[in-house]
Amino acid sequence: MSKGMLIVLSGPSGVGKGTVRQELTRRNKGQFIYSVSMTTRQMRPGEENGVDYFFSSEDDFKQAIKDDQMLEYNQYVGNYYGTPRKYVEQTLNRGQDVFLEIDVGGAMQVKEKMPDGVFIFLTPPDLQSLRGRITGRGTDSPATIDRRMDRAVNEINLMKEYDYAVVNDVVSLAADRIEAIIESEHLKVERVIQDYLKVLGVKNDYKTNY
Ligand SMILES: Nc1nc2c(ncn2[C@@H]2O[C@H](COP(=O)(O)OP(=O)(O)O)[C@@H](O)[C@H]2O)c(=O)[nH]1
Ligand SMILES: Nc1ncnc2c1ncn2[C@@H]1O[C@H](COP(=O)(O)OP(=O)(O)O)[C@@H](O)[C@H]1O
Repeated sequence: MSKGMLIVLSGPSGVGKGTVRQELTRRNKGQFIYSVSMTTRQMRPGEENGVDYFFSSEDDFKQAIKDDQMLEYNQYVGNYYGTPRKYVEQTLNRGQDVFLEIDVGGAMQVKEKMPDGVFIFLTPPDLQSLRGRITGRGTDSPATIDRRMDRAVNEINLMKEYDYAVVNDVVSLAADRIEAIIESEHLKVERVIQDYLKVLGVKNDYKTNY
């Protein structure tokens, strides 16, 4: 059985990664499995352990890092966030796609370890909208917003490391683009192409790089 595809959605804080991921999860009919991250941040009202995150203590998180249980991890606003390795590997080995929604630092770590993944950078239509979204959450002081914007500009510079850039202008359109990327990445896989040629009745001498 062929392995599943790893899909990594990343981008600067406040660009709308969580929002677009929720839209994709809402639409998803089992094409991919969302990998639930582990975090040391406080659970927010309405969140559920094991659904939104695995909420853990800092000691437990640090132990998991020591035991090499994290595929990647990063610190964000004083808390740890990371992707448990085992679940990702087992799911890919079962032939199912895995979807990660992580920050840019984490995505660069995954790229080192799993370069075959599909890396998608979610970008704001412009910096003014990004500032508006961060401000709109109402959680940050003006000084913190400036710091987040500086960090975001540095992160946007890493867009060139990704396979695709998707503009998050309208959530449903960003989700459409990501679905199209996933679909076409699947079509790139040689086995699928060969099967498709057979269905079309075209002579099977097509070669791909995969
Ligand atoms: N590196 C890494 N970042 C993550 C992971 N899970 C979530 N994040 C990122 O951590 C940041 C903070 O997430 P969260 O606390 O849910 O807050 P919010 O998305 O800013 O509302 C976001 O940029 C997430 O994309 C993870 O497993 N690894
Ligand atoms: N396409 C969009 N247009 C307008 N606002 C958006 C869009 N996508 C997300 N937002 C808003 O921007 C804010 C940040 O989104 P969020 O998903 O928390 O970002 P991230 O997970 O990247 O930090 C939220 O208030 C969200 O409702």
